[in-house]
Amino acid sequence: MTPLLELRGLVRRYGGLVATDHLDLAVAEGEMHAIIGPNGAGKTTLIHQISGGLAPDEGSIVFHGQDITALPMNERVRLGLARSYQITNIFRQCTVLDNLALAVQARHGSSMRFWRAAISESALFDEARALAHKIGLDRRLEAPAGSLAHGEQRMLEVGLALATRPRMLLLDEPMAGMGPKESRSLMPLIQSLGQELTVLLVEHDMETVFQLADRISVLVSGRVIATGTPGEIRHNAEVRKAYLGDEVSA
Ligand SMILES: Nc1ncnc2c1ncn2[C@@H]1O[C@H](COP(=O)(O)OP(=O)(O)OP(=O)(O)O)[C@@H](O)[C@H]1O
Repeated sequence: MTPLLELRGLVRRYGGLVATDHLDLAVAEGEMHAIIGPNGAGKTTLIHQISGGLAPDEGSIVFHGQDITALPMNERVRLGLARSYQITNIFRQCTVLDNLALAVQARHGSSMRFWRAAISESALFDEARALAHKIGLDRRLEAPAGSLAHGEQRMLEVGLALATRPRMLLLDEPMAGMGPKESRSLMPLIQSLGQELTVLLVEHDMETVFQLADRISVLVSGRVIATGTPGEIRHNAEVRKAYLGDEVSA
């Protein structure tokens, strides 16, 4: 397996606290890889380091064969590593379609060569509509982004990340703040993203993780204690002892 993303000996400290503790992780091209772990295990700290918002103290991050440890976030996005909500802010007063069109335009660059548009307006909106379809918002094109339901807004954030044409998408708790019904309605969308690109998913909702992930890594105290298929993780004695307990019954 040639990993698309590889973390080698990653360390991040907050004062005396080691939030990421010599962590190794490999995400294969095309897989949906979930990271789970108890509160405070270091999931958010890890995602920040991968997306470029937080520098590791030690170790390296290799993406598509390139060491990106020192690259800023925008460079990582350019290489195809996108995180949903950090890429572009939603303009709440603009419509869904306009938000997506602006994100597509941003990928093409706001050209200073004003005599030649970087992309034609119709191509821009065609791509924005296709993105809206992909994220299940094609019936909300004209709605102001600020009026969307919580789940719809999370999907718009995903759409903005997809507008960068990523090779890999970092999805940080896409179900956060949702009820069980809304969560379930998002599952097919997340599943379809997983069929198109590599996804690294951090999610508390175990039903989502165990249904959607190809492989799961379990993070405890800043270390990966196990990586495997949902079946392997479900039956891993160390994982059950350290974290899952009876939450996921066999
Ligand atoms: N800015 C910070 N300064 C100091 N300590 C921090 C900071 N951010 C996180 N921590 C600590 O680092 C550890 C890992 O936190 P992190 O938020 O990454 O865990 P998490 O797995 O995402 O937790 P949760 O599931 O509750 O979101 C925790 O002990 C947390 O208190």
